[in-house]
Amino acid sequence: MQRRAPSGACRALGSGRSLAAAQAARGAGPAGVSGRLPWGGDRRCACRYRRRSPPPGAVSGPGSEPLTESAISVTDLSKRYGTVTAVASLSFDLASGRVLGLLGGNGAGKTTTLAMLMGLLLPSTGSIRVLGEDLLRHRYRVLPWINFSSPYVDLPHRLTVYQNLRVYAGLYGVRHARSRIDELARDLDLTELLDRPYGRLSAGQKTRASLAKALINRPRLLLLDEPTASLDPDTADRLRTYLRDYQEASGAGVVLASHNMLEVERLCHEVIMLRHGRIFDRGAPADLIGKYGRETLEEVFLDMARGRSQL
Ligand SMILES: Nc1ncnc2c1ncn2[C@@H]1O[C@H](COP(=O)(O)OP(=O)(O)OP(=O)(O)O)[C@@H](O)[C@H]1O
Repeated sequence: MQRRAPSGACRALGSGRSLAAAQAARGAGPAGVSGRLPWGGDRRCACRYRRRSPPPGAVSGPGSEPLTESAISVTDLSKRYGTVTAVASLSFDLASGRVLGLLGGNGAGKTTTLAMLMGLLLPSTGSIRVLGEDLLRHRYRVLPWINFSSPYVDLPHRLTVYQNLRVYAGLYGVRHARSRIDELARDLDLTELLDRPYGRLSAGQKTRASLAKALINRPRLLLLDEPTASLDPDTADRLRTYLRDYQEASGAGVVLASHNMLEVERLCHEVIMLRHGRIFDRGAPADLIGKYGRETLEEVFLDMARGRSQL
């Protein structure tokens, strides 16, 4: 899988770096590099997220600083719906600056897991710590650091894209909201759509608007459920590049649920494979491919889904 070489400042924040090196790199160098994104956005957008403490425009004040470099730590997380166990005994740690993929067939528990991590769904058991804070006990301290995009969570249909983004900018306490919205609109090719009601957008346009909402507060933990759903292959590819640049430049932790194995191979440092709500296996994509003697993650996934795995 070919990956675009990150440019300028982003290269200094490459995925294999140590946290110390990343912090040193974030503290030095120009604010961004010039150049246009493939669909016309400004390349500086991704590299502008280099400062993390505090990021410009994000909520400030007591409690807004992360306590650790662990983006999220999940212990023994479970969710039961009546007699259905959607997620069982899920534990993982994700460091800031890393991308974790959640894989699994239909009904494996990916969306339920993400909904709990987003604070939208109360777990039956377990704990979730975001940047060192307990999400369940200190929800309002933690939520400003998080954002998410999910095809299952719609934005208000009657509001225009701009009004939607403005509302979320207000909720997250984003300073200079107008310029932040303009910046995201440029980056995500939404400028022409800002005055259109969200409900009248095409599926792919909604996905891009939802991603703009997900990035409005420059989240330190970004939760993405099928982030390229409904996008044409060209737009999806550009968006993956954009997300990769954002993640590398900001040092955010990202949890991504996707059925697109190429996307997972390209974006994720590690993956958790879920089956019936439980962890079936976990590891770096290349390690899992090697472990199962396969060529691609898709083949590993098919082995798991069809019960052909020898391990
Ligand atoms: N509100 C609910 N009430 C009852 N059961 C639910 C509810 N939401 C999800 N489930 C069940 O929980 C399990 C996990 O569902 P979930 O949506 O998390 O799976 P998923 O991995 O995201 O699937 P998909 O890939 O199809 O989106 C499934 O068995 C599903 O039927």
